[in-house]
Amino acid sequence: MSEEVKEVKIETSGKVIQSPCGPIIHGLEDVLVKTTTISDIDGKNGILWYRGYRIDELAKYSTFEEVAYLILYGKLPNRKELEDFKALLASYRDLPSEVYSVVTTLGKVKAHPMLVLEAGVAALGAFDENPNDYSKEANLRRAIKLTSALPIMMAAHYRASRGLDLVKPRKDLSHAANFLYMMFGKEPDETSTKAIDLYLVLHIDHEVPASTFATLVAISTWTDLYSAIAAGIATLKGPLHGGANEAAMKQYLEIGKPESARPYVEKLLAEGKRLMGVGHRVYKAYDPRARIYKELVKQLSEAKGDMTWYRIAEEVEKVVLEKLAPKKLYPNIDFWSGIAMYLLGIPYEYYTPIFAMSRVVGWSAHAIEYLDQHRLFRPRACYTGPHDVPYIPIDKR
Ligand SMILES: CC(=O)SCCNC(=O)CCNC(=O)[C@H](O)C(C)(C)COP(=O)(O)OP(=O)(O)OC[C@H]1O[C@@H](n2cnc3c(N)ncnc32)[C@H](O)[C@@H]1OP(=O)(O)O
Ligand SMILES: O=C([O-])CC(=O)C(=O)O
Repeated sequence: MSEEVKEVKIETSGKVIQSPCGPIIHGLEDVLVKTTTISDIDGKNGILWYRGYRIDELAKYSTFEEVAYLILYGKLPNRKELEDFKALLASYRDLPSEVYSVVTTLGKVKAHPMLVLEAGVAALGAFDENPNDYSKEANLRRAIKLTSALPIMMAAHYRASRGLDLVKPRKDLSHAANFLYMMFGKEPDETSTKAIDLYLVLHIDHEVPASTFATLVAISTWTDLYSAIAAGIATLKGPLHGGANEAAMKQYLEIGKPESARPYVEKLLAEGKRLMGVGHRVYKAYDPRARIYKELVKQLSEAKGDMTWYRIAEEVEKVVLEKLAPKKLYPNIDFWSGIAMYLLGIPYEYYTPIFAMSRVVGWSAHAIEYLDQHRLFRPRACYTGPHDVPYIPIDKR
């Protein structure tokens, strides 16, 4: 970033709270924190680009591995570059036994897998061969290592929590297929692999949501990449962010049948509650990822011979378009994504970890990019309490 520091008046279209110290831009809405060439969102028209490519085209023609390369290196790979990248990812398909121990032990106490992922990433950081190397090359290597490690951690946790033997990763399978293989112990069919692969492509980056910002805040202190990614995972877990995919599926399970969708949603809205998988800070139109994934969910439901969840979501969507779209609230990616995971037989507590398995690429790319334009994040708060309160010794209080 330019060394020249100019005094500027910041204007925002976001919500502003007047405080005694001045205006507070509530939830940092529309506040710019960095420049980026990784992804861009047109929230008004519902368009998303990765490195300038429309998400629609990447979703149609590219695999997770290709898009991960694009996000990390800034260009689409040629065949040789892609093969080398796939081989590199596969070469990292292993975990130190101590990290396996952390995730499988936590599997036995039934911890939420997102907590396990935080612990697993921190544990993996303890095994970094060269922790004092903060170069871009070292961080790229860590990003690729983490991308390979997260699915192994989650599959190991899933199996340990159910008393099943671990299934070691295979190097000859794609990233998506290897994940399903490690989860269920058999090679997945093409339809199931495609469902995971597309999910990973659509979640890989999204400019600066809360989790990416948490990663940036962490890396701005010059902490290590593992710690910064753990901060991203911790932040993604919440139901207002990545945790909404799990929450949305729980809603559909509660609704149970398509005819119950409308009364359920109308009651929920009448009570002033939020419908999970709906609304977005940036999109004031239909989330383009949701539009793409909705189609996959329909096809997968047909292939699996179970249309119930698609039909329930379709009924919920009708009410959303009728009652919430006038407030610019539309289905987001989490509205549809859980249904595909459900149809694949994945328990709902793993939906957000699968989101993290993809977003680890975007978090890493943003952290690496930010280190080039670095400045410590340190905002201020407006103190509204008293000052110089007379101190009372403990036995006089
Ligand atoms: C991958 C992702 O992270 S995508 C987001 C996933 N999260 C969800 O699906 C959770 C449900 N959605 C929400 O809670 C919100 O839409 C958020 C958190 C995603 C974005 O919210 P914000 O930009 O902060 O909007 P804010 O909270 O100011 O809400 C604006 C108005 O819309 C309403 N609103 C927002 N989302 C919803 C919703 N899902 N259902 C009902 N009403 C909603 C709010 O109640 C508020 O109404 P009001 O102005 O009458 O008080
Ligand atoms: O952009 C956001 O605020 C949330 C989101 O959709 C994402 O992280 O994919």
